Amino acid sequence: MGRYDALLVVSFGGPEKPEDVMPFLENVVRGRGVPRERLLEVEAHYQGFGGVSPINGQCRDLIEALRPHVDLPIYWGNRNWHPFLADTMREMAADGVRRAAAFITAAYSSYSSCRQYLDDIARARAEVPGAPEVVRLRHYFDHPGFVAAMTDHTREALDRLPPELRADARLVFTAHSIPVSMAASSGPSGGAYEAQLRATASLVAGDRPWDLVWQSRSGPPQVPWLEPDVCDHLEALAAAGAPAVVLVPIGFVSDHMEVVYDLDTEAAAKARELGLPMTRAATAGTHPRFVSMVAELLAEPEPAACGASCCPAPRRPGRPEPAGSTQAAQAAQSAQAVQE
Ligand SMILES: CC1=C(CCC(=O)O)c2cc3nc(cc4[nH]c(cc5[nH]c(cc1n2)c(C)c5CCC(=O)O)c(CCC(=O)O)c4C)C(CCC(=O)O)=C3C
Ligand SMILES: [Fe+2]
Repeated sequence: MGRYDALLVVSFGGPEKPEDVMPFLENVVRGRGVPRERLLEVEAHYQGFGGVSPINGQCRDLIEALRPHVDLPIYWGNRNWHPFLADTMREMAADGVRRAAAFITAAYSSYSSCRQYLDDIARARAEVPGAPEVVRLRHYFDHPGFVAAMTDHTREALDRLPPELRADARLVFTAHSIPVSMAASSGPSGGAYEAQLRATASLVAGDRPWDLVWQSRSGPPQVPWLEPDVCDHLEALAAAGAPAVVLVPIGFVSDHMEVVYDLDTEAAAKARELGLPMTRAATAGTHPRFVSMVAELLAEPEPAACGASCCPAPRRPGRPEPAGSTQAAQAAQSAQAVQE
């Protein structure tokens, strides 16, 4: 592992006390046109859990689980809440770290789940003189370690159903909905977000029939997002006579708020109302194969970086394009291509 002198875990971040919830949410939605009513609704979800998101604790648990496998100092920085990436970058610079490998707690390609984290890292580095070089570890959505963890957890969730319902229980994979336009432009040639989710779901499902549906829709109502929503899909399955459902949050790597609220609270209430027996598979979390996967990624040859036109930032209606934004870079690139 001589290539890197540190591992940097990069995550979303979440509040850890009631007063942190609103400032955290403001960070998440800054400039994204999320209606105030939606924000207050989501605030109530967090306050219902004592103002504490599970995600930071889950990052700490993952880091502790990684220590025996990774012979490097491990740092951790978030996009939306403490510890912020820029502060972590400062700490790494002070410790003399020169070249870190970044493990991002998001498995799929899209602006939100890939490019935005790369931009977060770049911005944090730009703020810190002497910041280390950061090499992002490759995408792992179809890595055998991630697939094994999700397959194990899906089996466990099936086993929590009454025995007579297991054979015909439907696997319902879920992922965070994103705007349709963001999904269309995801990855090097578009459509990668959904294609990667389907690839992973199919590996986990094996011979069982399965569906992929969406959860946690945000954004302004006039913007189309990926559908169907998981709760609407449960209604459709109940109407079609499905005997039972196992929800598999394949789109996330830990049981954070989008899982414990949107699935375990909201979708579970919908299933009860429908009389549809349902269990929920755990996310990868600290499953031993998921943890050892990170060590395997560190040992791989250095991955190629994402191309400049991969997962472009969404257009913000009525806002000037910031200089040096992904789109500006893309426009410059295509102008160059035209000249050649
Ligand atoms: C693709 C994707 C992932 C998966 C990849 C990854 O893991 O990164 C993800 C994860 C997460 N999303 C999370 C929380 C939120 N996401 C929001 C809003 C949004 N998510 C989006 C996309 C995604 N989000 C988008 C396009 C928006 C609209 C605003 C914008 O364009 O950015 C909002 C705003 C309020 C609302 O929900 O309306 C919140 C609070 C948490 C933390 C959970 C916790 O605290 O435990 C996590 C891990
Ligand atoms: Fe989100």
